[in-house]
Amino acid sequence: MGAVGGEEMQQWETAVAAEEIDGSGGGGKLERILVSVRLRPLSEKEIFANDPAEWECINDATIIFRSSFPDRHMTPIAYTFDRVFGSESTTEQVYEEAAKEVALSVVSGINSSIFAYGQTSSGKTYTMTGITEYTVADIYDYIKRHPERAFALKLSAIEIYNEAVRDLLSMDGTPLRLLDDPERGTIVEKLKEETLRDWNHLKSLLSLCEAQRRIGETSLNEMSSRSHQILRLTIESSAREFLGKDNTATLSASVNFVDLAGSERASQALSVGARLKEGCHINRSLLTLGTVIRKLSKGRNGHIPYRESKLTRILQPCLGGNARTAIICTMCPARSHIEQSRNTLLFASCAKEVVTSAQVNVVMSDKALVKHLQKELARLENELRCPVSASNNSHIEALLREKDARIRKMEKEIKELIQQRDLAQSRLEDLLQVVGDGDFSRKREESPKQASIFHESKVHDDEISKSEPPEVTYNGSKAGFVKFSKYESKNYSRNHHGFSQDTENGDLPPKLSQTKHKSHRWNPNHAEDDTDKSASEDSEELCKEVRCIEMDGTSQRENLNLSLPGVSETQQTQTSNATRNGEYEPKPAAQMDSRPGITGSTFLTLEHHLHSVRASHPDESSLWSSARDLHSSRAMLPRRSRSCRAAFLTSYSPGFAEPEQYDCTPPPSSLRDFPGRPRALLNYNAENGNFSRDRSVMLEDSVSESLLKEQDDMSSSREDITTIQDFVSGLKEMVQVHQNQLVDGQTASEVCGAEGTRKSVGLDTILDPVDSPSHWSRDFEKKQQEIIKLWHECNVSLIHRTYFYLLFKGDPADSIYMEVELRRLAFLQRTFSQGNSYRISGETGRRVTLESSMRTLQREREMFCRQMQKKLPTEERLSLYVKWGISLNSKQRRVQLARLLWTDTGDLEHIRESALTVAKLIGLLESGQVLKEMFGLSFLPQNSYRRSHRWRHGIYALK
Ligand SMILES: Nc1ncnc2c1ncn2[C@@H]1O[C@H](COP(=O)(O)OP(=O)(O)OP(=O)(O)O)[C@@H](O)[C@H]1O
Repeated sequence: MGAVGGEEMQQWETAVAAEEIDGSGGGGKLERILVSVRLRPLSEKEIFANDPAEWECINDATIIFRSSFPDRHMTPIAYTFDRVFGSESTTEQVYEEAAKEVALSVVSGINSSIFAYGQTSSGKTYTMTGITEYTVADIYDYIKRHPERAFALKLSAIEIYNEAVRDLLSMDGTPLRLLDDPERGTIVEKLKEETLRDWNHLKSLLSLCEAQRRIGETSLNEMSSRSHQILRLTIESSAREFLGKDNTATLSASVNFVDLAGSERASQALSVGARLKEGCHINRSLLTLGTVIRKLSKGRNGHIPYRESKLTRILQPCLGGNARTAIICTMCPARSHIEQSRNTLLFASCAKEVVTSAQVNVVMSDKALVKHLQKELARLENELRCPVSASNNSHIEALLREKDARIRKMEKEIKELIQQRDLAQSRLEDLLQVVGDGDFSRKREESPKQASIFHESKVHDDEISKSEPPEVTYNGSKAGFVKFSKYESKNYSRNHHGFSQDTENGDLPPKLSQTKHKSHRWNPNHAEDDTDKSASEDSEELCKEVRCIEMDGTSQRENLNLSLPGVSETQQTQTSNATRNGEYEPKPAAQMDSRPGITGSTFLTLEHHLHSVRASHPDESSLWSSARDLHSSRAMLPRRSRSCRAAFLTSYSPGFAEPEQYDCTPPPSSLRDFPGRPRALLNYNAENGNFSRDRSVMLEDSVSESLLKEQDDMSSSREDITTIQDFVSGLKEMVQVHQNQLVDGQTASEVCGAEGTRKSVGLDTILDPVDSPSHWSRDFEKKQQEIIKLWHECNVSLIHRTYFYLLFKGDPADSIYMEVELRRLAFLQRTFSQGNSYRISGETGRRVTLESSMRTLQREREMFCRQMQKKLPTEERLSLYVKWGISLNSKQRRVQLARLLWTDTGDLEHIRESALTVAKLIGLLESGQVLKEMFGLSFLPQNSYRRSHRWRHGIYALK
């Protein structure tokens, strides 16, 4: 060591110059953390328990896992570090080869730290105690060998126990605060720092620390250190010849001896009570340490969470900062500790990638500092006077190129990190969802007494659940379109955002307007909160819906009528009028007759319509027997399997009841009482001429219940098949009835209504598919597109759309199904476009409007959203996000995805993907391809050819 103010100053100036040139930060020397692993011998306990050693150091740098279990595989099997020490090695050896060089940097003014990391009882304290002693001995030896320098040694010691910092050199156990010093970084307030008098003084202080440190007994270590201990030895040295002079410079650096608490899991140490609490804190700070090390190992890009624990805050300079660092990872070789040993090795592997930048720390006197600054000024002035030389220029260019390359690399890393974050976020959402589901199933068990409470708050939950963005653009078609259809957006705007009447009536996309209810406002910045909220609300909402099932249908309906959100008072009044008694309430005749355009004098609910049809066509028992048979056969189905059917029913409810007013004759009841809602069909008692409904019908009217059950039931694909069977058999039934009506000569007033109506639904285009396949193919596409458009406009259930889409793909035999569907949809569209509503048949007589069907659809989407993480693999979801223009950075991506399903009616690829996605979500494709053959739909029935002719002729005859 040279004279202070001479050599130290030179060292420091060189470092500063290097910093200016290479920007290495702090002028320090970049180097990796020195990482070693030490295996301790098996303890007596382990030998006694026949717990063999499974790790072996095969050379100075490699440790391998050598299992005595032949079938046990662990990858990687070999780990390499700067140094590994077998169980026979001594602490002195460990010190010499894994710590000495780093530790003794302190005498040259370079900060250093030695860590011991490992699970409890692996030998951290054993190793660290020895290393501290050897280091101090060597420091004293160094001091002895350098009489020309004056040294001052100071010791401070802290322990971090349960995230509280305590001074181990003070008898006062008060927790100490951490302060941020702009120059020195994090410092411990009021920490005692003892100036060491001699070696003995140091020894006594070390004993004091040892005595003060928290020790407890765990199942693995009778003398387990329950805290992190940091001993800090600070060494200041100056050349004696400059002492007392103005231009002195002092080297000042610290060496930290860090004995971490055990990294084991609480469960493994069989910790309970206070030990468990300690374990939690220990694990938390070690977790942060691990995170910091992991992040640092990938470079210093991005945020390093030093501040998340006191341990990392205090050790910040030692971790990737101005310090040389060595970590000794201690391991128990026993088989019973394999998992922890592996974790230790993973930590060590990360640590060896971390780079620190240690520099010489020189404390200058004012005069020395002035001298240095003057020199620096002269140098800069000189540079300004002389033009930059060519060699300098090329040097700068090279530096710039290097910087550019570094920036590009960092940008790439940032991109990767963002992707990782998104992935993690999406997994977190999934996890939250899983937690939510778990909560849900638990809550299901709760007492039915809570039903009414749950139910009453349900309406408000619905409001919250609709905090959707008003516009989501879809990029899949490149054209970009507004997510909501005219009806959807209109309905949305009316119910949730208080959009102006102009917006409702126009075709313009809805604009987000101020809303009174905060919960309805979509704010991407608050989306995270929303996500959390929705995660926790999901389970609650589901729970509430379970309770709804248990309730009496009538009271349930009445409750719903109390304050249906987004429904006008008039609408609510109408609804409650219609359902108050749970029975059909015919309109006064005068009122019905006064409606314009009603053909005939009857205006009936479904029940009355059916009744009158039966009365006026006593021979047409097919319609009635079909309905009854359908009902009775389905009543025998297992109850759980009604899930999808129920969703289908409710979603389809607009088509199942009688319009309140219309100006053309409705299609026959069979077309409105659409298949898939078997229990909604009526029981007709021939003796008393009354209609009754099974009690289960009431349940079917509950949208939430059906969705809930659906979610529940969808776990079983077999049951889903049952559900689609219901759908198909209902469909067949409807077609059958329809054909019978045509064959048996129902007239225009019964079947199609006015001619204009027929044209609008395309009945005049029915062709014999067998005769002209090419025409049929064109016709099929046209009809398919019309149907898709109408589904969208009528807010038809996505499950229904999916079933239908997957079943009917253009086979000639599909024509009749397509036709019937088109007619039914056209009827629905007409009714809705006239602002009319339906009343569902049966005791509850719920009125269905475009708005309510929209709400139903919305719930269905919510249900899909919940199903996604279970049924849709992450990769598939991510690919859909990308394809459908959902930013991977955005929040609530699943919600957005669910909202986009089936929305771009003009893009057949989007429709196909939507159908496949929904099919997966409802478990339809789990059991393979949906084939019509499975359901007996792929037939041209024996007489269908003939019948289609007759039908066609029948229709033509109407023209
Ligand atoms: N290399 C070794 N050679 C011989 N004995 C050892 C060795 N390492 C540790 N031991 C013994 O193992 C036991 C546990 O060691 P130690 O207390 O150092 O573990 P630890 O990792 O500090 O545990 P904790 O985290 O619970 O404080 C002690 O009895 C110690 O003497």
